[in-house]
Amino acid sequence: MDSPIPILKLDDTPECTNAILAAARDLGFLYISLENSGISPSEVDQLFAISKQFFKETPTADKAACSISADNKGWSAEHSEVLDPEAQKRGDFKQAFNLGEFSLSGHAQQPLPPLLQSQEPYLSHFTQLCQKLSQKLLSHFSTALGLDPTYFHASHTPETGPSGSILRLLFYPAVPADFGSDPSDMRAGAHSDYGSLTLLFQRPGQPGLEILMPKSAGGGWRKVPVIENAVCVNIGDLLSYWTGGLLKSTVHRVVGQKGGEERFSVAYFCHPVNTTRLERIPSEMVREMGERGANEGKVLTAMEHLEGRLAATYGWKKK
Ligand SMILES: O=C(O)CCC(=O)C(=O)O
Ligand SMILES: [Fe+2]
Repeated sequence: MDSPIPILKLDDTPECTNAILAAARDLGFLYISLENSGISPSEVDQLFAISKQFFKETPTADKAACSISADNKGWSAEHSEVLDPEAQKRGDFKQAFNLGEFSLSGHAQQPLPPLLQSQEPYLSHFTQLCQKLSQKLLSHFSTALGLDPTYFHASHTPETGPSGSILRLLFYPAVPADFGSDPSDMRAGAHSDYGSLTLLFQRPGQPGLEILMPKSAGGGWRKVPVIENAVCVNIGDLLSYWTGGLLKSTVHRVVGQKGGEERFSVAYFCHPVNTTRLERIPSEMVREMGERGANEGKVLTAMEHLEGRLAATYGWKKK
């Protein structure tokens, strides 16, 4: 299938590390085969089965009882999130449920609707798999940038402290008849992701993701096909900050068309522990090739940055 982004198989070779770096630098997006990823296709299927049952069978009142709040956990109704507030008149045509970090003993630290509560052990397990895969990818990045493979580990380990990491179940209902009556209508508006990196699980036959190609790669929106048994990885704003823009936090969106069928996806947003400082990493490659000036102004922490981004997308007031 013609994919604008490379499809890679994880291993410990320098070739793999370099291919991951090249994709992150040139496009900010890559696919990783589930084979060797530590996450099996059947584990992904099981997660989607839970998500589907949750969105289709849970009464709205039960979802609303766990509505999202300033901690970024819980349910968001259709149109409540506006990922591209400057362009979109109507909010995103989607629902989502954000699961924040589970405790080290595997318990949710937020109220859950009954179905998700009954699946707490599995959801916690899947979150751990995502956390491990993110760590593996971060090792490839630090190695490729000339740092120790463990450079990002402590700042991305729940044992170090709480973080804004989220496992997000997404549901895009069948596209309604009036979709597109405003040209800014989107299933998910154009945005970059806020964390370190994102793992995105999609379903065959349910496309919609598009990425804004960097100018060096021709620019313009390109469709990203769903690749079976692979997870899409994209660089978030923080890895871009830390590397002075060397790694790209690429803008993307989810489009819909009249008559479009429902779509499910799951995103794991990997964030560093809240106190992590957003400043350039001590890499020679970043010093030489980073695009932005060195740490200008006040250095934010990961939590300050996340609060600012969430306030903009949900219209929340900054604390
Ligand atoms: O549903 C998708 O395919 C992408 C969702 C996304 O980009 C996000 O939630 O940040
Ligand atoms: Fe995203």
